[in-house]
Amino acid sequence: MAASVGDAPFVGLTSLALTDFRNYAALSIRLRSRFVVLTGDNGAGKTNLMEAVSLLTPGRGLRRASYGETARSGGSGGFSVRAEAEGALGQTRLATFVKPGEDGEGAARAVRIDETVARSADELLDHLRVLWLTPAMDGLFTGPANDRRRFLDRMVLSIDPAHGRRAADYERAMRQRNRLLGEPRADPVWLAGIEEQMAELGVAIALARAELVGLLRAMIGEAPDDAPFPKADLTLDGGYPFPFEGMAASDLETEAARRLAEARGLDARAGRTLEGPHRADLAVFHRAKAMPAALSSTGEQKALLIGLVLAHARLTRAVSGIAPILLLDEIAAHLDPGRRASLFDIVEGLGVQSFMTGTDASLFAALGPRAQHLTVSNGTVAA
Ligand SMILES: Nc1ncnc2c1ncn2[C@@H]1O[C@H](COP(=O)(O)OP(=O)(O)OP(=O)(O)O)[C@@H](O)[C@H]1O
Repeated sequence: MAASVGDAPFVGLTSLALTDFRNYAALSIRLRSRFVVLTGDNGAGKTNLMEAVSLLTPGRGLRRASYGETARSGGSGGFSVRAEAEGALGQTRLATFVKPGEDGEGAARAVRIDETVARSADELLDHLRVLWLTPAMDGLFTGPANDRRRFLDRMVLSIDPAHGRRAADYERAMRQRNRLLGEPRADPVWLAGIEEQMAELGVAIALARAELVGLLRAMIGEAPDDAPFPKADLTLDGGYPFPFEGMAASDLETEAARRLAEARGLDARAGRTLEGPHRADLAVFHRAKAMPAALSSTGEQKALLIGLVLAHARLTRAVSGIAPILLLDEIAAHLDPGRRASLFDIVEGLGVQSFMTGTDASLFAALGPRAQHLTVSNGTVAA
């Protein structure tokens, strides 16, 4: 499994151990393939296992669940996820856990890398990048902008690990400004300081998103036109209402800060900040049909999303040099046999480790001996 694929060395998990995680009291499995196929009945624990892998990257994982929900009911109240990996910096042991009683609102999970406490979960990105596609994302194109923004920011994070911190700091500054604007005699000097910070972070966020969208469009453009998944076109909407083209970042920050100062009255009345990158949206189109993704058929939307995630995986590998781990939950069941076989071949070509789920092992027959098959049943896993 250590062989290099093209210019990016193989990155993947070689073992996974869980305690008190969802319906797993204790689990320890060895992973020995690029394709890890999880099959089992509804409710067996397939998505739970993927969710555990998704916590080996910053954020709240693929369900965005609270730690209280994640800890096994009837268990200790805490949980742990441990993995051995061939990471981007070599073999490594990764662990993340929440101790009993530490699952309150705003609590951070602990992260250890090679038994050393990490300052933040961002350090996991030095070793792994984990991307996912789950049925909960099916409504991405028709649902709230919030979800698309989060999707966009996760895509940025995998090529620019500083993005998570940037976004969190911006949110914190914005909450502070909103609170201050609600006070009768807010100190204008204090406000100006916060607005300067918001402008600096906000412009950096907008530029990082624009860069990701540009790179992704180029990556999608390079794929052959007969690719089995339709090509998406992407644009960024909303956010700052002034042009970024040809402007120096310092000028953009000055303009963003000026507009925030000007909007204080308006924002105070609205009780929120009305303009900025927290209002941006990712517009997705079906390229060949020149149609917004939201107006495409359900099947077309699913295929577009798969194409987008695969292009993003390719981009992540190209930009970061780290082949990302792909979590594909219940994807195979939605594809006809031809497209399914194409998906497997594309994923193999990406040189990544992938985890795939389905209720029926026959869905993965085309993988043949390329896959490690694991049967999941009621919180246990058998080879
Ligand atoms: N905190 C928890 N403690 C114990 N069990 C839990 C917890 N959270 C979820 N579960 C159980 O985990 C099961 C769901 O597991 P999961 O979503 O992984 O199923 P799945 O195998 O992906 O099923 P499907 O094929 O339906 O998607 C449910 O039976 C649920 O009750």
